[in-house]
Formats: sequence, C-alpha cells, structure tokens
Amino acid sequence: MAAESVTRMSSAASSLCNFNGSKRPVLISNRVNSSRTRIRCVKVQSLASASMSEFFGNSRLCSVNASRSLGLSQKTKKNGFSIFAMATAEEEKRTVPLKDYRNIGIMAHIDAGKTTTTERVLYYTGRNYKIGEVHEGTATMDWMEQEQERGITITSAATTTFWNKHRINIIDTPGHVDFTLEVERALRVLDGAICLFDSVAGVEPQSETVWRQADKYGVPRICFVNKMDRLGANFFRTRDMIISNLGANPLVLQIPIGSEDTFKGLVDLVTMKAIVWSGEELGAKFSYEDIPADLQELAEEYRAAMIEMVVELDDDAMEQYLEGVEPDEETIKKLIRKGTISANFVPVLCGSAFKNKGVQPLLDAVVDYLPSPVDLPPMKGTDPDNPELIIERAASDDEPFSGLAFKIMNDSFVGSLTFVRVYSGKLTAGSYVLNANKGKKERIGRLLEMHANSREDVKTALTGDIVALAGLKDTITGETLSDPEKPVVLERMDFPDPVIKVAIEPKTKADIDKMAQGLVKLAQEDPSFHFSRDEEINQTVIEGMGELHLEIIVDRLKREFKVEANVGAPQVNYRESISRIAETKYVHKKQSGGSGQFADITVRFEPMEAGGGYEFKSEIKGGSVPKEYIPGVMKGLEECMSNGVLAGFPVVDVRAVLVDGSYHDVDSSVLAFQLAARGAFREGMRKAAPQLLEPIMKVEVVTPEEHLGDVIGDLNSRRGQINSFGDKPGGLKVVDSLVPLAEMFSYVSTLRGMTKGRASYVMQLAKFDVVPQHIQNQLATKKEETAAA
Ligand SMILES: Nc1nc2c(ncn2[C@@H]2O[C@H](COP(=O)(O)OP(=O)(O)OP(=O)(O)O)[C@@H](O)[C@H]2O)c(=O)[nH]1
Repeated sequence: MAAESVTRMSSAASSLCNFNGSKRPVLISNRVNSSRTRIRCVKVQSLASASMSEFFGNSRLCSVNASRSLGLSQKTKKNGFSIFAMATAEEEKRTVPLKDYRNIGIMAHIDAGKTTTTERVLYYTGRNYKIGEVHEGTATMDWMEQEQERGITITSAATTTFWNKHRINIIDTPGHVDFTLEVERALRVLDGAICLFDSVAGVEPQSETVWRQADKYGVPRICFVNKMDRLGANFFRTRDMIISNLGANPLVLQIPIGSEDTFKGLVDLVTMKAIVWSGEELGAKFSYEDIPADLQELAEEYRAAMIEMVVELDDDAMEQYLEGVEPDEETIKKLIRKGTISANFVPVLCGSAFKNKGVQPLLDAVVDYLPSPVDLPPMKGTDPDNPELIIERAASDDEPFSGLAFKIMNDSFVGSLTFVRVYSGKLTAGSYVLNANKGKKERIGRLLEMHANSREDVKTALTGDIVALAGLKDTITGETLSDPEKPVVLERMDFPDPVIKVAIEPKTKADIDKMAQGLVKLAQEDPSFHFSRDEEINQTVIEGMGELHLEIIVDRLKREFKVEANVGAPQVNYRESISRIAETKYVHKKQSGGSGQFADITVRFEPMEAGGGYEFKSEIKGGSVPKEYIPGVMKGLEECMSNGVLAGFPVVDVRAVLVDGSYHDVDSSVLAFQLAARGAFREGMRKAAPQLLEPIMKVEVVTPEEHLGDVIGDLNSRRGQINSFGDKPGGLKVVDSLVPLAEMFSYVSTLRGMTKGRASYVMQLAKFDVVPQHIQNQLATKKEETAAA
C-alpha cells in the first residue's frame, strides 16, 4: 500500500508543484478529510526542521488516523524522499447533515464487553487499522496505564467515527460501580445508547443501575446480547431478563444461529435473511443466506411478534396488517425507529464482539434506529438572570451557541481539556463564550476532536459535535458555555456524594505542596472525588465512591504527579440528619467595651426526604430580621452543615426555616446574625432528634453451591440482610443482600479465602440508613476522644 500511495502522490506532485530538488518540503497533495481537517502531504529529501516549520507554520504532523483517511501511512519512503502527511484545522463546513449524527454511548455491567465492542466498531468503521485487545492491554479506548494494566475502563473516552455516511460519536463508559459518575455524565450528553449484556450472565446488577440512569435522562437505547460464543450463552434467557429485571419491552430483531461454539451468525427478522460469518477472525466476511430450515418456524414466530409490536405505532399500518398485508421493509424500519426513540420498546440484537460476529448489523441498527439530535426535543435551559424563565435551544447551527461541559481531563501535553457537547450553534477557535453558570467569559483556544487519547485540531465545532477545548480557566463539569449575547444555563447533571474516605499523607514532607496541587487537579476532573485538609490535626482526607476509586486516585498521584503517599484505613463517610421538627430561639448578645453585638433569631429545623440535601427558607415578615442580616443567618447555618452535632459528619436532608427574630439599631450586624445562626444550629439540631446515617450496599455474591453456607454466614456476621437466592448457569448460586459499607472493607480477600477464589461479588450503593445505636455511641465517643486529643 505504501508504494501505491507514493506513486499516487508523485503524480499529484507533478501537477501541484514543481519539485526542483531543493531541500524545501514540497506540497504534493492538499485536501480536507472527513473529519474536517486539512491534510497536506509533502515530500522532503532531509528532515530540515527549520524549513518544515517555515512551510507548515503551526500545523502538526497529522495522526495516523487522519493520514489513513487519505490512504497514506504517516511516513513513507521512496527514492530517498520522505513523505509526510500534515494536518491543520480547517474552517468548518458541515459535511455530515445533522440528521445523520449519532451521539451514542455503550453501557453495561463490568466485563460485558463494552471496550471489545467499541474496538470492533472502530475497526469496522475504518478508524482503527490494528485492533487493540483488552486482555493484551492494547485497547485504544482504555488508554490510561491503569486501565491497560487492570483490563478495565476507568474514564470514559470519546471518539468519532463514520458508518454509512453517518457520523457516530461514541463514548465508552466504565462498568465498575466506583466509576458510575462517568456513566452519568456520558448519559447526560448522549442521544442514544447501546446496552450490552453478557449472554451467559444475562442482566447483571450494574446493567440495572445503568438502565435506570438511562431512564432518568430519557436516553433511547438498543440492546446487544454479546458473548454468544461463550459456554452457557442463552439469548432467549437474556431477553426474558430484560423484561423481568428491567421492566422493559424488548423487540427482538435478530435470533442467533447456533450458540456457544456453534454460534455462526443470526437471522435478521426485518429482511428474513440469515447473516452468516465465514470465520471468527478480525475482518471475517459475512454473507446473506436463506434461513436454516430448523430456525424457519422460530424466525417466523419472532417476526410476527415484532410486526405486531411495530404496527401498533401507526394506524394505517395496523389497518393493513389486520387485513393481512404486512408492512414493507422500509415501513418496518421507520416504525422501529419511531418506537425506539419514543421508548415504546427496545430493539434486541445479538452477537459476539470478540469473535467478530454481529458488529456490522449493530452499526446498521445504530444508524437506523437511534436518534440524531434533530429527532429529540429542543434542549431546555434557563435564563441565568432569571432562573424562572425557560429557554429552548433547537439543534441547529443557526441557533445561538450552547454547549455543556461534561468532563475535564488533565493532559500532560495540552494541559486541561474540557469536553463539551455542542447542543446548538457553532463554536470557533479564538472566539469568546460565556460560562453562563459563573457569568465569566472564556476564550476558546484550541478545539480538538478526540480519538481516545489522540486528537486532531479542528477550527469549528458544530451542533451535535463532541469536542475537547484546551485551556479553559473557570469552567467545571456540568456548566454551560453559551453565546455571550444569548446566554442560557442548561440543565446540570447529578453528581453522587462520596461514600468512603481515607487519610493520606505524602511519604516525604517536601511533597505536601505537590500533593495538594495533584489533588486539586484530580478533583477538577472528577466531581465524585473530594478532598479536604484539617489544619488542626494536620491531616488530608480524600473521599470517593469506593476502595478501587481511591486506589486509582493514589496511583495517579504517584504516576502523574510523582507523589508517593501513605494511606490510612478506609472509613465510611457517614451523614447526619434529624428525625423530627424542632424550633429553637437563640440570642447572641455581647457587650464588651465599645460597640456590642446583638442578634436574636428563631429557627425551625425540619427533616426532608432522603436525597433532599440542605435547604434554607425565610418566613420573616414585617422586617423582624432586616433583609441585610439574612445572609448572615444563611452563612452561619451553612458553615455548620458540614459538621453535624453527633459526630461531626456532614448534615443532609434538613430544611432550616428562619421564622422570627429581632435586632438592635446599633449593635446588630451580619456577623452577629451569623454567630446567632451557629448557636441556633447547635441547640436546634440536638432538639430535632439527630441521627447518624450510613451507606448500605446492595451486594450480590455468585458462589459455587458448596460454599453457599459460608458466604451467607459471613454476610450475616457483617450485619447483612439476605434478600433472595437464585441460580446461575454452571450450578452457581446467587445471593442478593444488603450490607452496611462499614462492614465490607477488604471483603474481596475474605471471599477469596473462603471460597478458594471461586466466588465473585459486586456491590453498589442502595441507600443511606440509620446506624444502630451502639455504633452511633462508639462513633460519638471516638469523636470526643479525637477532640480531647
Ligand atoms: N468469549 C467472549 N469474550 C468476550 C466477548 N466480548 C468481550 N469478551 C471478553 O470479556 C472480557 C471483558 O471485555 P471488555 O471489553 O473489557 O469489557 P468491558 O465491559 O469494557 O469491561 P469494563 O470496562 O471493565 O467494564 C475481555 O477478556 C474480553 O476479551 C465475546 O463476545 N465473547
């Protein structure tokens, strides 16, 4: 191929320029590729970098991907000349109509095959020349060192690719529950999703969690039952579990031909053709064949069920169907698309990503059935100056610009990268946008189209694009960037609160500042990671979603910020709340020498529903507390909310209502009211029956039957509540339980020891619940001892 390219370029060279043997680079081809990057190919006799930079200015050697789209390798040699492809951002023109955009995510339980499927998608769409395998640690999307070592996805990676003239932006998301925030933020900005299932395990706990998250954001989805080649694979059982465990309405579009090691293809129920792959190697070809005789009846049965479901969506089609006329292929596809986007049903497909079967039809389904930005309702937001005023932004390049920052990533070359989904209008390098949440302008420096961790400069991002912006100063995850003249604040995403924490200190004192800088950067990237420093006891505490989450943070401190740290034992992040309404009157009065201090307030503390957070309300009428002092009350209360009266944990689900008060013309001040609020908090919270809450985890253990007794006994000894038992293929038993997180540290090694490594478990946060009294007492005593020390 290299020789062929050189021949083609040489002939292009003669028409474009007159190569005279000088050492100047000579332009031999100049065009814009599909990802809107100008690729200029040159040939040079020697690597004279001065003349190269003179020739190309600030353009960069283009990535392998960009040059491949021209049919070139990045560097080829012929007749003593080196040929380079160079890429520069080009003024954008829409090359793919917005209706042909698909912004999709791939979500699933850990290890269901998301990364493997994404890698195949990249290969079959021509994005990746050589495929990366997860088990070899070479997957393109799992680009962090930790991801490659552990074979898991930690950060969601974005990439853009093309299929049947459609532009597909894909975000690969992690399955491990500790990184659930990554799934959440991906779902917030995606228009559609592929939900993967392992056909042996069926619908697993984390699949349920991501399904509910997708429901929350109303993301239309299609299901892909993967791993059909594995021992114990069962497509129809997985379909049944989609109904029973997810409460969804599956629309089966394919049935498998064979299963386990005989799996060789599928029957497409829309065309009623068998699709059979010639082998299982990468790039194996497929052919359309007649449906095998032994599957004909089953295929007809499932096709009939499929047709019945889709004609429900169209009166004409229904009428004709009742008269015995089936809709044609085009109508069936149109109705499947309609029902998928309106969530009437979820199409179900199958295959084996690892054995390269089923990926091309899956891509067809993405294009045929998942929505483009124009198929979805306009994005809703509010006016930053008037949060009551709803503003809509339709998906169009002609609308004012609006976009949502959904991820911050620190990059050793470019600095901080902010990932933005463009909802309307255009974003151009060098322009200014408004961070509408903060009211601050940001300059757009470089715009990058990401391909896992490699990138290409683009000059303009258009509606529907997902781009990374280099060098934003003030914008954090969840904030809206908009046209400064037409500002809008788009709906934010939810961030989960950390559930565990550990104390951390650098191994060498000299690294204290370096560690702090690293923690600031990591917290900017990841809103589910928090850290704080208690100067009094000289301790830094990091908080996160689980042991693995914090382990990765400590590992990143070491690798990326060169700080080795000692880490304490993990502790639970308890919360404090109240269980009844209580009202308290507090007078802050001080007369010492000069001017005095006076503030009198009555505050009512009310419990709120779980997840209610903290709320402040004022019911002051007639100025008993003048308006200018109310911020003092708010500040005083807010300060106390991070430090509950029981054991100093953050206070949640409480509403504080300022009901009455009085002031003094001379001695009252904002500060006096702030101090009064602190006093009211201490007294009022004690009266309101405070209680300690702890995270309760849903724990699912899969174990061989002979270890079932030990597993249950152990869960019981951890204050666990066993909810149900079930069976899994291969004689395995499933135990579903609720266990306090405080009892689950290091469970992985206990379980391994108890079952000789034959059992596995997953856990995720189920709820917060009241801590038993004797443990509350222990924690309160511990707090007193620490305070005394
Ligand atoms: N037999 C078989 N194995 C598969 C298939 N797809 C993926 N695998 C294997 O399953 C394991 C997990 O695959 P991944 O692609 O890393 O799964 P993931 O869902 O991205 O995992 P996380 O990102 O860690 O949640 C790897 O060893 C894959 O090689 C398949 O179709 N058949």
